[in-house]
Amino acid sequence: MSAAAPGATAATTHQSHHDNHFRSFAETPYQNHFSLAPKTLPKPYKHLFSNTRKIAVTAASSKNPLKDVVSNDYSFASYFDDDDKPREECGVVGIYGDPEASRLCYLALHSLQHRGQEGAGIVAVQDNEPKTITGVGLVADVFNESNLSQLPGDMAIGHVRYSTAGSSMLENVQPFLASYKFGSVGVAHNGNFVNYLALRAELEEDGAIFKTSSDTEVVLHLIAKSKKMPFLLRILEVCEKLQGAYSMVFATQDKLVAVRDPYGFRPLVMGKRKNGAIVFASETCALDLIEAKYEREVLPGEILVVDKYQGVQSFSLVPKPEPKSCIFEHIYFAQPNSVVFGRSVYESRCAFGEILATVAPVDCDVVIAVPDSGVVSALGYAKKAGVPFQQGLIRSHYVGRTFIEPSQKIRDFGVKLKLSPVRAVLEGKRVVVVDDSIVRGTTSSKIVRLLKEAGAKEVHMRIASPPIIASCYYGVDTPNSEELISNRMNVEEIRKFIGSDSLAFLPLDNLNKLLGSDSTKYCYACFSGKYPVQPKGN
Ligand SMILES: O=P(O)(O)OC[C@H]1O[C@H](OP(=O)(O)OP(=O)(O)O)[C@H](O)[C@@H]1O
Ligand SMILES: NC(=O)CC[C@H](N)C(=O)O
Ligand code: SF4
Ligand SMILES: [Mg+2]
Repeated sequence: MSAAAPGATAATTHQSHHDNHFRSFAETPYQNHFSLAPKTLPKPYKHLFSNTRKIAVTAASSKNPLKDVVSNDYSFASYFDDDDKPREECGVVGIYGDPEASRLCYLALHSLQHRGQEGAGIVAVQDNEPKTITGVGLVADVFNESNLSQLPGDMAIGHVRYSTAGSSMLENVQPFLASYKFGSVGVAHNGNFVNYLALRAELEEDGAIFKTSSDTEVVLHLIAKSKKMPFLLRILEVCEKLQGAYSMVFATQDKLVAVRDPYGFRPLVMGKRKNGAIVFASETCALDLIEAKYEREVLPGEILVVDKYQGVQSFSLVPKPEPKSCIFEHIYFAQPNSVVFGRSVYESRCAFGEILATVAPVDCDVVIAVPDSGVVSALGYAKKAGVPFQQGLIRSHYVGRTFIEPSQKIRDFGVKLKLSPVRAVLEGKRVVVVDDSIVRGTTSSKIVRLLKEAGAKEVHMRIASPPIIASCYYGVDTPNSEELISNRMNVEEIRKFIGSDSLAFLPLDNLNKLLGSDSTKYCYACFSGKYPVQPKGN
């Protein structure tokens, strides 16, 4: 069996090979297959929370590959997991050179929790020996004082997951840890490989046995199969085979490696703590929390290798990367306090709101937001329009995924539980309500109804992104294009469907203008259907 097995590890070999020699790795040609074809490709896998969710915490160490599983069952209603939203993606962290690496990793994962709530995990390495804890649920569900103390070492990687390929089961929770002929390797991945099914089929044809249904596992198999030395060359060989989106961190027995695909779809930044420890994280908000100073982005197509022999070394996957970073990070996913792709997310969202107020003005008395993701754009709209911003919708931060449904169905129950209208702000008012996006249109129609029921005289919906007409294959779990309301209806039809008095989206042209010379460095495929890397059915 050539397969590496995530979750179980047995590694004692000290991998001390390192090689400064760097060759040209320009084999992967850029392929800009721009296509307007409607998306017919089935999503790799659907989000699979069922009515019963298992919380399980698995600890595995290299000494004892047997899993120690603790589990609890509890029922939950799936109002917020009904697969009709652009889901968060994953968050990754890597820390090298800090005696508290796993604790810092845990804290960083807390600040990346918005990027994934299905599962969390950490791999820590001490004296060449990796240990891992992974579990289903939130970071706070998975980790506690006692299990964190089982993760000693000055190097750690961590992951919070929202699946794009493979269900939410424990086996799919990252980081994956595997042992193979050259030692052990752990990986945490944000993104999605568009050629995953083909790679997996090829590996299985060669006899590989897969332990998970996640696309990420192919990386470990490819590393194990590679005959290249040292580890850097294996990673380079593997990356040449991968297509799609990947911001990944690897922990070998003595190296921390960070890599970003040549298009740089997903973010990845590097920071440094006062004691010299190197930190990689999906967003700068994670660096801020653990007091690591933001140094720079890991560049699209860059591999950074950190070890005690050479410090930080940088290598390139391709000679001339042509970035296509995900604009949706600025629209929805990232935290407003983060700097993503070199831009402040807060400033982007504020500008989106200002543009909306300029291109789609309307007489109104108050501007409100759909919290939390619409807040900053609403502030921008209000400022530009010279109209007060008020909290017309209050978001409950205490609604978890578990609640008991009333036996007699209450209309719009899920959204009411999460968002409550403030009559004092809305009654008799002409209201502009700003949200970040419309996917299937279910949230917007419920919100319009909620606002009108609370006395709003007029409701004008303003959306701080262009209409979403195509699905994402690069790490965001959007529905198939047939289910996207903007793919089926024009703006006026959507307005009628959601019941608002007016509706306007952020025009793509204005978004491009705002980004200026950086505009070509972004992916807009979900608004244009033009995919930088062609999605594949197999
Ligand atoms: O048109 P729809 O299919 O309803 O999806 C669009 C909504 O989905 C997202 O919010 P969501 O409620 O998922 O989460 P959030 O609280 O993180 O904004 C997004 O912010 C929109 O409000
Ligand atoms: N959202 C992501 O980045 C997911 C990473 C990986 N494709 C998974 O399904 O687990
Ligand atoms: S398709 Fe949309 S969500 Fe996906 S990477 Fe491109 S911009 Fe981001
Ligand atoms: Mg929302």
